[in-house]
Amino acid sequence: MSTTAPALELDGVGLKIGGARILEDVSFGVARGEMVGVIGPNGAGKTTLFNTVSGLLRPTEGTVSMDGRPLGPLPIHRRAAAGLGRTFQTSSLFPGLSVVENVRLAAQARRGGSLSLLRFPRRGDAATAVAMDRLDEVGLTPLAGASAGGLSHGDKRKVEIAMLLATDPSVILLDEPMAGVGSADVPVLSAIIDRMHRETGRTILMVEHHMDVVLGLVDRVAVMHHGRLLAIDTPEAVMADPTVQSAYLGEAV
Ligand SMILES: Nc1ncnc2c1ncn2[C@@H]1O[C@H](COP(=O)(O)OP(=O)(O)OP(=O)(O)O)[C@@H](O)[C@H]1O
Repeated sequence: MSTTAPALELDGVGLKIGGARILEDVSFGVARGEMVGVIGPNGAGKTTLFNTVSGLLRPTEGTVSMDGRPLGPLPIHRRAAAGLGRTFQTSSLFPGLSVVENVRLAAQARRGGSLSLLRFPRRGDAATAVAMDRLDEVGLTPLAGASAGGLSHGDKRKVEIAMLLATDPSVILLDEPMAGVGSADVPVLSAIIDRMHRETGRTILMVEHHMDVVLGLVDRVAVMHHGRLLAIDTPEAVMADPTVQSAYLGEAV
């Protein structure tokens, strides 16, 4: 393992499903503390790329590595144990439990425990303290005792982020964090993601359709097109790139 290796690295990643080539020779790294956004026209391969990193799909060529260590065939839960965190889906919240109890379960899982309901609640324990810290980070402290099922969609997404942070991942994968979120909540969630990147120096790979959100948040943008990496550079350089502009021809950029 090299200490200079990127926190997350894709090297020649390809994926064929049946006869169809979905990803081809995708290579890029995300440095420790860097945030990279993945964009591309519809069908470009963003979701598939994300799934090969998270472990949902196994690439048919190439490798995905963390800190220079290839993840190989590690399943999703083993990748999580290795420090690769992805947002929980809204559907993974326990609607009948309070907000803090949901986040506490995630903190407990990180500490080597199971998601056992037998182990909570014990106010004042370490997992609850972690949960309260993470709720503070996403601005949900006032709603800690509220039932998760009654939250707005935007607040549920904040709980998902708090749950992700409670597992203390070294590399964070954000899969369309603004999907389904009302327009009033988009700037709020953007600010939360910005803080979790800039103030705490977390390493983040984010797929997101809201182009303006991506360009405003990330250090670099990876542009996918027809399953290939078309460009990776700063937002300004990527948007000025004629090959990127022509890939988006006919689409609102
Ligand atoms: N299991 C599969 N079998 C065959 N083709 C697939 C499969 N999964 C995805 N594809 C195809 O691969 C291409 C990339 O899909 P993907 O969903 O990764 O793109 P995307 O960039 O996330 O698109 P969108 O912006 O519309 O969400 C598409 O043409 C899609 O139809």
